[in-house]
Amino acid sequence: MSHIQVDGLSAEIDGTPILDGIDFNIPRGQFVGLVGPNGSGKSTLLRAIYRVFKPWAGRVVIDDEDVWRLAAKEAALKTAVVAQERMGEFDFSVAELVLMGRTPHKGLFDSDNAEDHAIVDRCLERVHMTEMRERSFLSLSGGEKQRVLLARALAQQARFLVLDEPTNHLDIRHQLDLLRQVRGLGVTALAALHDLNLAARYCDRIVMISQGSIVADGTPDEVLTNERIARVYGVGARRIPDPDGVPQIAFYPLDEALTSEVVA
Ligand SMILES: Nc1ncnc2c1ncn2[C@@H]1O[C@H](COP(=O)(O)OP(=O)(O)OP(=O)(O)O)[C@@H](O)[C@H]1O
Repeated sequence: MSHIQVDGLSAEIDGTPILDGIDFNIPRGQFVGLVGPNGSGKSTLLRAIYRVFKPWAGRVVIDDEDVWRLAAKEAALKTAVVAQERMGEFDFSVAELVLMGRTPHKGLFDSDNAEDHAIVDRCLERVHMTEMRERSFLSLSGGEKQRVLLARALAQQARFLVLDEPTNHLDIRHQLDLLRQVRGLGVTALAALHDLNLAARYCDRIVMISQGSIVADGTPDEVLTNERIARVYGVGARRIPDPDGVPQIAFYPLDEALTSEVVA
């Protein structure tokens, strides 16, 4: 398990500031949900963390090492990523794609061994994709693809997992299943999530960003207040009683807010 530290991360694209002095820590084993409106900078922040987009200022430190100073292979051993990715025209079978998760563990001339195949089998099982192992990845539905990409990340056995809207395309059972699994892995994890109720149910902590800056960082109960959701997302929000004590929220358009009590 890794400890993650993001210090003063700032980024701009074509001269436009996208992230402005982002600071937060993820202690070992914590599952943090990154939430915020469309265009607030979530993907850009994650891409800076998994080394696809170089920030112009600040650092991302994993276990005392600056990720931007690591070799690509070392970085891949530390961090596994489930991103919204385009596979282009290259097609692979589901099992081949998951096996790629083992690449950072290999030397240049190492071939795949029995342990690699056993890991692939286990990871496919975990995402309920064993029966589709020989299918072409490109022929899968959006939700099936998403589960295969999680299996590939699990096969990588990294201590830090980064996920960009991992529940995209998943039906509700698979949304719950995926987040429960991520939580159950016990690894350090950071996931951009749109669904605040799912974030509240599964994340230990929520970091909320808006216009490239952190506006709140704390437990779901602390961060997801009616007032803050209204301010940041421009919608009415009302916390509803939940028997498990998990903060859950009902939403409605602000211009339909009937009483100040509702947004209080
Ligand atoms: N390549 C690019 N060129 C120009 N602007 C970009 C580029 N990539 C991102 N941006 C801008 O940066 C801002 C942050 O984008 P980002 O994708 O990080 O937001 P997000 O919070 O992940 O959004 P969403 O919830 O819609 O996925 C947006 O205004 C976006 O238009």
